[in-house]
Amino acid sequence: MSFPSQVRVFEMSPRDGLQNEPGELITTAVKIELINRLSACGLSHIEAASFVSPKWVPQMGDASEVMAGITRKAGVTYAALTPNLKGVESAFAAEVDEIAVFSAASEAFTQKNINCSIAESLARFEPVLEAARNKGIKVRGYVSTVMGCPYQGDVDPKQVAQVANALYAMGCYEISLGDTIGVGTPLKAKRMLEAVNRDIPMNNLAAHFHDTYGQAIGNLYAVLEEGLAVVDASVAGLGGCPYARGASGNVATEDVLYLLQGLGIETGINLQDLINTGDWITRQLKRANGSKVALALGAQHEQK
Ligand SMILES: CC(C)(COP(=O)([O-])OP(=O)([O-])OC[C@H]1O[C@@H](n2cnc3c(N)ncnc32)[C@H](O)[C@@H]1OP(=O)([O-])[O-])[C@@H](O)C(=O)NCCC(=O)NCCSC(=O)C[C@@](C)(O)CC(=O)[O-]
Repeated sequence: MSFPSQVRVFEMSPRDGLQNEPGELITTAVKIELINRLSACGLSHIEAASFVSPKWVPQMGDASEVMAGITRKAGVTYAALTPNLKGVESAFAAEVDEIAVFSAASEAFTQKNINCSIAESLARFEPVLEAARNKGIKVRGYVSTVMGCPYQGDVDPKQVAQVANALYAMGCYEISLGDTIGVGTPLKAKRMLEAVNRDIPMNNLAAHFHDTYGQAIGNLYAVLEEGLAVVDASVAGLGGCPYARGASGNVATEDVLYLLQGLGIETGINLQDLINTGDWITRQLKRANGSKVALALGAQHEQK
């Protein structure tokens, strides 16, 4: 295989990046400004919100207000997570462009994350997919814990492939493979991708790697080399999963961009604008910037 000529970066920070932020609730205004800044950087796909139970994930409780407040840029897809029909109804009312369902390759994680078994989660997604089909809205499918589970440990690539196949057969246009706790290594990432790619075309797969062990860029290099062309990332490496203790954020978007530029792969995203956005949001949240590239290149501090 060879590297793709183009890569689509799916920005996760407003959802995966903020859902687990400890302490006070992040204001709706900050979320809206983050999303608007991200679209101004040239990102074409932004996961803007999550229509889940606010009892489970309080930081996402203002999803409708966030969607109502953003300035929609032409050509940008604003997506949201929807675990069930209730979430879908709210997401449709908020006029999201695309929705996503999420399950996992590990039973234990699925139980902790969405309070049901893998089989039950898939059954729950059937009406979600049907509703989306009727409305002409695309659905993305996530498989979490593709390279290891915080509760179960090792995860068999065959199990990842099985869940990915079920989501794909159901009608998800793209399957995003989540290394939720960032335990993967490049060889493991390759083997896992090979197992999934047996039945699902590479064009329908995405990498969603967390950087807990500092392996995410290496893992991405490995799967890009196999031809995978969609990468989920989060500005400043924001994030962590509420149901995976110790999990750090997605790989930083700035670091992914630097890697892609080094490979000569165009994305249409402005790196300096992204660095400034990561700098801005980390100052809002009073947390450290998780992007090595941002730290190396330095941000142009704004006066806000
Ligand atoms: C799935 C449920 C709802 C089941 O939760 P449950 O408690 O089993 O479900 P329920 O139907 O009994 O509902 C409980 C309460 O939540 C309400 N509710 C129910 N659904 C909704 C909804 N859509 N929107 C708003 N409210 C909702 C419902 O109305 C009820 O309210 P009450 O009657 O008690 O007042 C819950 O477990 C949940 O919301 N889980 C979300 C977990 C989550 O968001 N995790 C993080 C995202 S996944 C992730 O980060 C991984 C990923 C994607 O990034 C990939 C990777 O890195 O691996």
